[in-house]
Amino acid sequence: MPHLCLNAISKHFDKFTALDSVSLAIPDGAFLALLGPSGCGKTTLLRLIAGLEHPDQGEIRFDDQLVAGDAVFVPPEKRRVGMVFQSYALWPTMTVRKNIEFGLKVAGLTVQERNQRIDEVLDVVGLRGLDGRRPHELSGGQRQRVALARSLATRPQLILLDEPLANLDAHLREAMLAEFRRIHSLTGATFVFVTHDQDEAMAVATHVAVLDRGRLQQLGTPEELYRQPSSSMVARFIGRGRTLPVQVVESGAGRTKVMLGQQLLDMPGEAPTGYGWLCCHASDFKRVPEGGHLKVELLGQVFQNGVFLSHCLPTEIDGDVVSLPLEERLAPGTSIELVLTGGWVIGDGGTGQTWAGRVTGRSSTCRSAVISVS
Ligand SMILES: Nc1ncnc2c1ncn2[C@@H]1O[C@H](COP(=O)(O)OP(=O)(O)OP(=O)(O)O)[C@@H](O)[C@H]1O
Repeated sequence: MPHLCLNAISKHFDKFTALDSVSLAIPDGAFLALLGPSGCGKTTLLRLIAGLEHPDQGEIRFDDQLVAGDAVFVPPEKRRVGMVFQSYALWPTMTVRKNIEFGLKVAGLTVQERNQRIDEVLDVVGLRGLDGRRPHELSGGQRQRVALARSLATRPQLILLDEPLANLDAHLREAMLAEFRRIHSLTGATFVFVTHDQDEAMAVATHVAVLDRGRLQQLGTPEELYRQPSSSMVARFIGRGRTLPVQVVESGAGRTKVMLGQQLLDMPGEAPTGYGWLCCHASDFKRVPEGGHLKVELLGQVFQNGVFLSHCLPTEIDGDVVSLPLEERLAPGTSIELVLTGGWVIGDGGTGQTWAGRVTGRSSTCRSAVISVS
């Protein structure tokens, strides 16, 4: 039985649809990242799980308990969830110990039980010895740990984190991500983490739900989203992916024959015949002297991690800019031939017009966009 189960959840604010029939289920002990661009509905979904919003339609279950839907609504304080906010929401005048103790007092624990729980969670988050300090005497990362300790102390069945790393610098964010992973595996609690940063989601989560304009695009492991995206939005959003327009000729048993320009390719993936997308990453392209699958023109290079990350525009098809690592510096405008060593074919969702319209309208955007990259 899934630990957290959302069934066809919809939420409207006046006439605006913030969430449109979102269904997902995750097992006990999962670390779920809710990922998507700004305004896609991530925080609304988290607030619905916490009980801070009522769904207009659908059901939310924790194990076999219905907490929202069908005339049932369990209030937040009865859901056994812990929330960690971007702003930490600590009491500024209370010490670390008192901040953590507050929820335990409300829950009616004895002094001895409270002290035991506080010491336990201070050890888990690595703050033993700092319990007498006030929030302003702590770094941003330490404050975030106090917020997490306060949530963990009440032993909730779910920990909900709303962009918890947004106020930290890049270095601290990476360290805290590692901390979240460690604390998650130590406690075995189910975590749900809101982020718009796909690197954060991919680094920390066991499951990632990608949302776009209030709809669930895909729920999967980080590897599934990267290797087998189910929509062009996911393909472009994850791992700086690229999509090339193809004609699907034949498909079955996990393989698909596609025309990429004048080239016939046999690729993994399945799609109905007609318009489709070939989803790729930088590692799927290899430069060859001649006879490549794709002819491109170099627009610009950035020296990164010891290689020249090279941005190129296809010259014989009207597609996305592709990027790949090259060993040498080349002049902008150099013609390059590429073979595809990997990729994943998907359909265009049955909207051939979207495919054609998008691609035609796209190349001019790409050309101007890439000038700024080079
Ligand atoms: N209380 C509200 N009243 C009206 N509209 C709202 C309310 N809460 C959210 N919305 C709208 O619902 C949409 C989804 O908001 P939400 O905060 O869930 O997005 P998000 O994905 O978390 O965005 P961000 O990453 O920018 O925080 C947005 O367009 C937002 O303006």
